Amino acid sequence: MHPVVARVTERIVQRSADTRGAYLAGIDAMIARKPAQDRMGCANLAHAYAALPGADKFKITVEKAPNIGVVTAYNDMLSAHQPYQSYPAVLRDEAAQHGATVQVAGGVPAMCDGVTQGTPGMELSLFSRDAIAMATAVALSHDVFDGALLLGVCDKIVPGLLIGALHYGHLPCVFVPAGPMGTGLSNKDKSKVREQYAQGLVGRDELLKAESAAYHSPGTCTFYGTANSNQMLLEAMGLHVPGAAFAPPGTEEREAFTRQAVRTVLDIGKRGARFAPIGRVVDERCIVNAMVALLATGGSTNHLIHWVAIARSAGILIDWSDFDELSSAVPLLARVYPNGDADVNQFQAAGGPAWILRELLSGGFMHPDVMSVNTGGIAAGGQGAPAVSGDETVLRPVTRPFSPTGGLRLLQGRLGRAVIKVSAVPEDRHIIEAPARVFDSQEALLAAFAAGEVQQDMVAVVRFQGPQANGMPELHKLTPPLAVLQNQGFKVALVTDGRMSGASGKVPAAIHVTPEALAGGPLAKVLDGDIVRVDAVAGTLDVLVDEATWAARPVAPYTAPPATGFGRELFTNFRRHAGGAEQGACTWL
Ligand SMILES: O=C(O)[C@H](O)[C@@H](O)[C@H](O)[C@H](O)COP(=O)(O)O
Ligand code: SF4
Repeated sequence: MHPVVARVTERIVQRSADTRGAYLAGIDAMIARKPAQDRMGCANLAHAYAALPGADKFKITVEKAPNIGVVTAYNDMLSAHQPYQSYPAVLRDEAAQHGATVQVAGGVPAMCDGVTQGTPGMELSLFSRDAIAMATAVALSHDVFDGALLLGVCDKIVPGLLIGALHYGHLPCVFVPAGPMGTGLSNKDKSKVREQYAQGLVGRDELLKAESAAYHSPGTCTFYGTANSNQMLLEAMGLHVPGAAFAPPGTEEREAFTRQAVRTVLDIGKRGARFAPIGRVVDERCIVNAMVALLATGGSTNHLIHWVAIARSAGILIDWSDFDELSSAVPLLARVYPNGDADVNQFQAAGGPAWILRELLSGGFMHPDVMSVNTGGIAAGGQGAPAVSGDETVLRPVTRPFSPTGGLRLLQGRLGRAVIKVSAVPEDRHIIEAPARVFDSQEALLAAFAAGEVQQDMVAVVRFQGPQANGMPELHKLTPPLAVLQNQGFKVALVTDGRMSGASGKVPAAIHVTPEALAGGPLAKVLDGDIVRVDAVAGTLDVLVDEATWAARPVAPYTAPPATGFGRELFTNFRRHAGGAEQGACTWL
C-alpha cells in the first residue's frame, strides 16, 4: 500500500471512529430484524403486495422468496436515463428465473444539467441531489425489501441514490448503469463551434447543428464529466457488476450486465452466498478507493462535494485536505475530455475502468481487501484489462503516468479554500496573477464579454454563487468566453464560490470557494482592480492587498433579486440549511 494512501486512510478512520461506530450500530440493529413477512402487520403486507400477480404473492408470503426493490431515475430528459424505461420488465424477468420478485419501490427526480446549464433551473441542480436522496428514502421506507437495485447514472443522481441508500445501509444494493451514447461530433470540435459562436463567427443554426451532432441518442454524454466520473467511482467502490459502466445501451452486452446485477443483489442478500449490505461495503477504504480513482482519472470537481456527502452518510468524515494529500501521490493515468481529446468510448476501448483499477491496485494506490458486491473484490474489476494500453494518448500505466500527481488540487489563502482541476489546464496557466474583475452573477460576466469590456488579463471573481446564495449552480457557460480570452493570449482565471461542470476545465478555475460570499466569505470584500493570485503549483489563492486596507474593506451586500420562479421558493430551507461545499453542501445535517 502506498504510504500516503495508508496514512490518509488511517487519518479518516481515526477522524470517523465515533460517527462510523454509531452508523454501524444502527445498521446492525436493522440487520438483526426478522424478514418483512414475519415482522410487518398483515395489512401492511397486503397493501405492499396487492398489485403483485398471484404467483408472486405466493412466492413472497409462503416461500418467503427475496423481494428486490428498484429505485429508478428513469425519465426522458436525460439521454443517459432514457434507456431505463424498459428496465423493470427485464429485472422482473431475471428475478423470476431465480425464484425472486421485484417491485419498483419508487422513482426519484433527475435533472439533466445539460438542459438546465445557464438557466434558472440550474439553481435547483445541487439541491436536487438531496431531493433524490430523500426520494430514495421514501421509496425504501416501504421496508419490504431484501435488497435494492439503484438505477441512475448522472451528476447528482448517483450521489443522491447513494446517500439515500446509505441511510438504509442494512440493505444489499447494486447500481445498474445504462451506458454511454455512441461517439458523435467530438467534444473538442463541439467546443470550437461554441467559441466561434461566442465570437459571433457562426450563428445559432450552425451551433445547434454542432450541439445536436454531439448529443444525438440515448446514453450518457461522452465527455468525462460528473456522470461518467460517477460510473468510474462506482466501479472503484465495487458497487457495479465489474465492467458494467460503459457497455453501450440497447445491446446484448448491456442487457447481460443488467441481468447479472439482479443475480448479484440476490447473491449478497441474507439468503445469498455472501451477505454484503451497502453500509458495510462503503467503508473508509472503499471511500478512499473512490477518491483515488477520481484523482487518477481527472474526474469531476463536483465529486469534491458529493463524495464528502456520500461518505458522511456512512458515518465517514473526509475533507479537501484528504483529497489534496492523495492527489500529491496518485498518478494521472487517463486523459479523457476535458482532460484530453478522447471521449469515454475511446477510454473504454483503450482499457476503461478495468485498466484504471488494475494499474492502481498494482501500484498500491487502492485497497484490494474491501467488501464489494461482486466476488473477487476490486481486483475483479481489474480483470479483463489489456496487458498494454489500447491507446497511450488516453491511458498510461502507473509506471509511466501522464503526471505523477492527480488531477485535482486544494487552494487556500486569504480568499478561503477552493479546488481546481489542473489536469485540464495547460501547464503555463497553472499560476495566474492578474487584476480582479468582480461580478455578482455569471450573466454580468457574459454581458461584459459580449460588450468587449473584458479584453484583458483578469481574474474573474464571480461571487454569491454558493449553496446558501442561489444553490451553487454550475457556471459552465463561462467556459467558452473565458477560453476565447485565453486563446487570444490573455492571462485569465475564474474564482467563484459556485461550481463548474465536470466537463469544464481548460481555463484555470478556483471553484467551490469556502466560506461562500453570502456566509461572510472573503470574496465579498474583493474589488475591481485588486491583484488576485491563483497558484495551483503552491496551492494558494490570495489577494495582494495590504493587511490594513483589507481589514478595513466593507463586505459587499447581496443584491440578487429574491429566488422566485422555477420552484426556487420550494428550496428556501435547502439554501438556509446547506452546509459549506467542503462539508458536502449537505442540507440535512
Ligand atoms: O458536471 C457535469 O458533467 C455537467 O453538469 C454535465 O452533466 C452537463 O451536462 C454539462 O453542462 C455538459 O456540458 P455542456 O453544457 O458543455 O454540453
Ligand atoms: S451527462 Fe449531463 S447532459 Fe448528459 S444526460 Fe447526464 S446530466 Fe444530461
